[in-house]
Formats: sequence, structure tokens, C-alpha cells
Amino acid sequence: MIRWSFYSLLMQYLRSCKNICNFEGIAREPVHFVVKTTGSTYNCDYELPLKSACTMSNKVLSCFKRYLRNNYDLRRILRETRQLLEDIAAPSILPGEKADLLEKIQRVDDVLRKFTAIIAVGPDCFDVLKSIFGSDRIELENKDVFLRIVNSNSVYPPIDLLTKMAIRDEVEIKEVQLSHSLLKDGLQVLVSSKWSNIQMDSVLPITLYGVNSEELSPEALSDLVQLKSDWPELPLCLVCMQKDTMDRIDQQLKSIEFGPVSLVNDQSGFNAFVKSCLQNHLVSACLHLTEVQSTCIRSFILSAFDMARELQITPKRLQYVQEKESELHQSLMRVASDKQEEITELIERTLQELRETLLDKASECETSINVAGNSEGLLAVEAATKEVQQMVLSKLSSAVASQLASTVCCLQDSYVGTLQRCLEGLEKHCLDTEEGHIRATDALRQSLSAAYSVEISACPSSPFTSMFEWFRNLMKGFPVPWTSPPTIDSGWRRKVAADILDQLSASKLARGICSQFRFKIRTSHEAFQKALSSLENRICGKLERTEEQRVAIRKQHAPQLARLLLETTSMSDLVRYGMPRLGREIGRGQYGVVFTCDPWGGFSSCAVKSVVPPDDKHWNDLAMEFYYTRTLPEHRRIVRVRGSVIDCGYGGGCSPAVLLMMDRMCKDLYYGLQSGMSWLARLQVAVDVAEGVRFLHAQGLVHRDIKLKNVLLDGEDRAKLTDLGFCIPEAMMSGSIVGTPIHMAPELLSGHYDSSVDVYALGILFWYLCTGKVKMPLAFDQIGNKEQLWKNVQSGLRPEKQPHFDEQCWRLMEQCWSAEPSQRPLLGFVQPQLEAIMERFQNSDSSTSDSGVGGRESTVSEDSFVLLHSPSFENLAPTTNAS
Ligand SMILES: Nc1ncnc2c1ncn2[C@@H]1O[C@H](COP(=O)(O)OP(=O)(O)OP(=O)(O)O)[C@@H](O)[C@H]1O
Repeated sequence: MIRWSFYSLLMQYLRSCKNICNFEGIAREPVHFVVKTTGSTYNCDYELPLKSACTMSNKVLSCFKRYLRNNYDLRRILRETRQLLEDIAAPSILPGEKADLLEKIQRVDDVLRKFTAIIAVGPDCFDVLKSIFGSDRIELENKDVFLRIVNSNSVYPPIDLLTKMAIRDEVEIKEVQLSHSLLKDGLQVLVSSKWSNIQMDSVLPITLYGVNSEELSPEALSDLVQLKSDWPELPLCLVCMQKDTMDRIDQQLKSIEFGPVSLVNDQSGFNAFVKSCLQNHLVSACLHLTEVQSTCIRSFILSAFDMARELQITPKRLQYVQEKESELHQSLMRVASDKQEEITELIERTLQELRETLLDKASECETSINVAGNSEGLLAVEAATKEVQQMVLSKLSSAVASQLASTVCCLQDSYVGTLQRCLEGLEKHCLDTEEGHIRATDALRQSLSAAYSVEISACPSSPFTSMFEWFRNLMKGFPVPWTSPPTIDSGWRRKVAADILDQLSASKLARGICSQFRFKIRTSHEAFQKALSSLENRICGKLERTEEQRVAIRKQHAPQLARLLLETTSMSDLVRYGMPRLGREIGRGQYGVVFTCDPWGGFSSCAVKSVVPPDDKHWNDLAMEFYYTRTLPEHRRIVRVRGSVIDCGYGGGCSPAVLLMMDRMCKDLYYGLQSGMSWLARLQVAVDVAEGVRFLHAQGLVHRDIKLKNVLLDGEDRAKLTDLGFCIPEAMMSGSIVGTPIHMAPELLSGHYDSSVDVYALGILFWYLCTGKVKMPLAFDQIGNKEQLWKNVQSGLRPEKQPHFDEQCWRLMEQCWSAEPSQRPLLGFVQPQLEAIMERFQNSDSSTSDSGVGGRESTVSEDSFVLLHSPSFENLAPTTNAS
């Protein structure tokens, strides 16, 4: 049997035992432990002792029990958060952050695993505890000895473990066993007149400093100052044992500007201090965990954005690269085929321009060779001739190449730069080039350098007559066998160079260059095509994986983590502010019931939406809604969600209710219009709604359910948007068909839509505002079902223009509900338009005339059509008061 009360201590103890490989505990009643040692497995159960006879310590006790339960729950959330992060294998989902986040989670875990102890310090600490426990046994002659007070008939971790964790090794420890309800459930008390004996960071300390005198002695004062300087963050409770001494001690502390401290002299003060210590500990752990979870979800959403962008842009890039390279290939081939004449002229020009320079260069020879005999002479002349020839041809090649390149416009940087960058970007995606394959960028580079690398060569296929022939011709000028062999000097070289130049035929050269050029372009184009198709295959594979990851983020990682985040923040809110007290029902939607609520969490005017998610999917959807709402920066046109609490006891504990606390408004716009609103007030609502939607779009969110009932009005009829149940960042959208039929843009049905669906809905809402009624548009009213409505809307059916409509208002709503999403104006245009309309009416007499002229009141409301294949909360029965 293992006591529940020592859950956390036991866990620490088990962890420190070397032969225990694994253990799990469930801190619900009855407590169940499974402990696996190297040899065997033990199952242990324990029923919680819940009733305590001692009323004095009952509050502390229940506080402590609640703390242990919450601590346990929080560690379950923490474990699941860690598991979720560890399971994410793809590095692109949490780039570079995973290790850091896991480390932060570990730190929260360490803090939560600390065992709780009342630590009584100071010279009068024994007196304090004697009065709390009403026992004379808490006394020691030698006050330097450390005392541990534990419940008499319980199993506790051995003292040596305690020593390791919380008390300095050299200190002598005595144990007193008492039978006291406060000591049940694992709280233990460590007493030492010297606080330095205790390693405060190893425990969750509830630190009491006992003062059993009329005032603080100088020693006690300096002791306290030292304590504060060593542990500035430590919550400290000064227990004043003697009557009416609190003011005096308070003054003393103020005079030395002692930091925050709780001064108590009765049980209720002590209870409050214990409660705040335990609460603060939990809340701070919740906050740290919340930070990790929020960072992760933010990172998920950013990754989803990147992925969506990649999925959208990469195919376009591939197509661009394909097209541009084809264009380039065709242009280069055209150059090679059509420009032979131009190249001939170019070569002729180059030859003329370069002739003198080339001859000078050839003659700049350092050594003169005297050719000795016939055979040697011939070899030397041949070598020298070759040298001159090479020099001439290479200079000529580069001059022709650079002129050629500069005349072909598709080789200019401005033409191919984007292509090259785009291709490099694509290849960076797929670093794993297939072995033995040339990269597309290299193939492209080869195409581009084809013109620069044209060579005028002396090979037989070159425009020269063969080398041998040419050399024979050259030799004709010399008597053979030589009587006076030629001296290979600058004059000779110059003559050879002149002969070479004279021999060159520009048209032959041009033909050779063109065929060389064509060959190079063709081979590099083929290489490019091959490389690109292999790149395309790899990119397709990668995009498939990216899409899978995006779906995983959207459907799995983000909602699961959002749910854990909702649980964590709800626990924090519950610990801090308690369960809200619900009043009367003020509204009911498809997914929840809205109640009035007593002041909660410092907010005097609250409404509570109670939702009972029936399954995991609905839980996740609700959690995502809560995440978006809670992380949105505060905005005057969005109803603020102030907090949440999970009521685990709801429905007998089997179907927990989520309570979302938000600012309470007076009514919704539907009710507002029904009860009558002036034209100017309605225009103001239109401006407010446009401002709210504009803000959401600026945050990257799409509302997807703009309608009369989701616009709430305050006491001055100013509007705020609520119900972000369908609100979602564009990158996380899966194409779900959500919304309220008559406000739904036609493209919503196709599943391919963007934020402009909100503009469409705003156009419809503005129509209602202009009519000033909740009566449906006549054209819609006559349609019996949503399928027919959608069909008609897709064919262009829209609300009718009423005779009294202002022309500018009508134009604006028509623009907003354009069939083509790209034709709909942005909110940055709509809002100023509405403001201008409002200003015009404010300044004119017509402000008094109401543009809403009554017609036949329809019995059909905007919500009358059944709501849609929404991803969330389908078939959810409305909840009842969850209090
Ligand atoms: N913060 C609030 N203050 C005052 N009344 C509210 C508040 N929130 C909601 N209500 C009222 O409760 C009604 C139901 O709200 P809720 O958000 O649950 O549903 P809904 O938006 O009408 O429907 P659905 O959730 O099906 O889209 C609203 O129409 C409104 O009248």
C-alpha cells in the first residue's frame, strides 16, 4: 500500500532507486501505482483518506489536496506536451526550436516534482509549530538540530533521501511523529532555527519565520535581511506569536525597507499564506508551460504558412524555369542558324581591328633560334609555327567570343539572372542531387557559356586548310635542303602570323563557329531537360511530403497542442480565479449556451459561453478557436475572451464543459435591428464591423462566419465581432465549407477560397443594415432549401436593391458581393468608404431620413437554413448551465 499523500515524494524516491526501471502512478481515487523493478512488477492501490476531524487545518489540508491534484493533472498535460513534441520528426515543423522547448518543459517538470514542506525557521520557530500543532513534543534542547515532523502512522521517504534533497549533509536530523490531520496527504514540516541548513531550491517551501517577542531583535532583523538577500523570490510569512505586536514588527520591517512579506498572527492568515504559496507555484508552472505550448503552436502556424507558400510557388517556379530555358534555347539556336552572315562580318571586322595587334604580339618573341641541321631545323620551325598559330587563334577566339556574346541579347545578365536565381532556389530545396547526374544550373551555365567558349581551332575540320598543307605551303618559300636555315626571330614570327591571318576565311570560320555553337547548345539543352525532369521528380516527392506535414500540422499537431494549451490556461485561471458563478441564460447558439456571470477574475461584466465538446475533434476545434481568440491582440472591435475554465464535474464528470469567459455585451445585431436602430447608428455598426474584420485580416485570420448574430452591440450601439469558432489563418484552411448560408460567398462551396469571403459576407450584412430590418432579401426568402439557394447564388442571385437605398451604399455592397473574389474590394478600401458615407449623412439633412423602409416582415431568419458541413460541433446538443 502506498499513500497517495506521498505521491510526489514517492516518485522522487523511486527515481533515485537504481533497480527500478519504470513506474507510473495515477493520482485519482483510488491511487494506483505500477512499479517495475529489474526483476518484477508491483501493482499497488490506495484509497484516499478524505475526511479530517481537525477544522483548524482543514482549509490548509484541502488546499494542499487540491494542489496535489492540480499538480498531478499539470504533469499529465506536461507529459503529453513533451510526447507530442518528441513525436514530431520533421525538422521543418519546429525548425531549430525543439531541443530548446523540451529543455524548458524539463525545467517545469523539475519544479512540479519538488516536494512540499512547511519550513519553519528563526529562533522562535519551535513555538510557532507548537501552537499550530498543539504539541509539546516539538521541542529540542539543541536548537541547531534539524527536526522533521511527520504523521505518526505513515510511510515517509527515509531521512537519508530527505537529507540528500533538502538538508545539508552535515546537519543532524531528528524525527518527531505526530498524529495531526495537517500532516496527512504528504505535507511535512521541516524545522530549523537556522534557515541556512535547508536547501530551499530543492523543495517547494512554505516558509514561516516565528517571532515570539514584542518586536524583532537586532539578530532576528539581520537574519531576515540575510534570508531575503539569499532568496529574494522566496515567499515568506512572519508569524507574530504575541498579541498586538504586528504593527510594531511591521514598522520595524518598513524602517529597513524589507521586501514583501506576509505578517500573520492567526490561523486564517496562515491558511491564506499556504494557499497563496501553493497557488503561485502552480500558476507559475502553468505560465511557463503555456509559453512553451504557445511558442509551439505559433511555430506550427508559421511552418504551415511557409509550407502553403512553398506548395503554391514551387510548381509556378518550375514552370517559369521550364519556359524561360526553352525560350533561351530557341533564341540561341536562332542565333546559330540565322546569324552566320552577321558572324562572318563580325569576324572580318575583328580580323581587321586585331591584325596589327596580333602581328605585334607574334613578333614579341624573347629568343631567337638558329636552326642548325635539316631535320632538327624542320622540327624547330614546326614548333615555332605552332606556337605562333596558337597565340593568334586563341586571341582571335576570345575577341570573337566576347563580341558574339555581347551581340546576343538573351545572354545578357538581365535576361538570364532571374532564371538562374529561380533555378538555384529550386535546387536548394533538393540538395540531394542524383548521383552521376548533371545539375540543371550547370547545364544552363553550359548553354550560356557556349557563345563565350567558341574556339577557332586548327583541327582538320577547322576553317583552315590542314595544318600539314599549310605548313607545306609555308615551306615553299625556303630552299630545301637549307643552305641558310631561317632564324626564328621576331621578323620570322611576324611573317608567320601574317600568313596565318591571310589564310583565314571569315565565312568558313563563321560556319565552323555556328556549328560548334549549335552543337554545344543542343547538348547542354538536352542535359538541362534531363536534369530538370529529375529535379521535378524530386521536388514533387518533397511537395507531397510537405503537404502531408501541413495536413499533420492542421489536423493533428496544432489542435492537439491547442487543447493541451486550453487545459493549461484553464487550470491557471481556475487556480487563480476559481469557478465562475453562472446566472441566467442570455443566448444560445448551435454549439453552446451563453450565460450572465458574477464578476470573475477582476472583470465585473462577464458573459460565459458553455460548450460541451462531444468528442476529440470538437475539443480540438474549440481549442483552436480559443487559441486564436486568446492570442489576438486586444482590439476594440473584437469581443475579448478573458479566460476559460474546464468544469470537470459537469455531466457527472463524464462530459466536461468548457466555460469561456468574455466581456458581456448588451445584445446582438439581429436583436438590435429588430428593436429598431437609427440610420446613422446602423452606418456606425457597418464601419465598426469593417474595422473588426480588417483587423482580423491584418492578423492573417479569416472569420468565415460574419452575420448579424455574431455582431454584438454595447450600450452605445457600437459593434464588436464575436464567435471566432470558424476563424482560422489562411494557411491552416483546408477548404471546409463553413458559415451561414445566405452570408456565404459562392466560391466557399468549391473549397477554394480566401479572406475575401468575409468581404462578401460583409456586403450581405451591409444590405441588412441598409434595410434596417432582419427580413431576408425577397429573392432568398422564396427559396426553400440551402442547396437551391447556393445554386442560385452561384448563378448570380443577390439581395435586391430597395428603392430607398443610397446609390453609394448600393454600389459598395455590390462590389463586396462580386462573384469574382478578386473583384471584391479590400477592407482597407471598404472601411474608409463607409466612413465617408457616414460623414456625408452626418453633414446632410438626409441623416434624419431612415433608409430602411419597412416591407413584409419575413418569418425566415438568416439562420433558418440548416448550418453546414462545418468541421466543428456538428450535432452538438446545446449545453445547460455548467455551474
Ligand atoms: N459576450 C456576450 N455578451 C452578451 N451576449 C452574448 C455574448 N456572446 C453571445 N451572446 C449572445 O448569445 C447568443 C449565442 O451566442 P453564440 O456565440 O453561442 O452563438 P451564435 O453565434 O449565435 O451561434 P453559432 O455559435 O451557432 O454561430 C448570441 O447570439 C448573443 O445574443
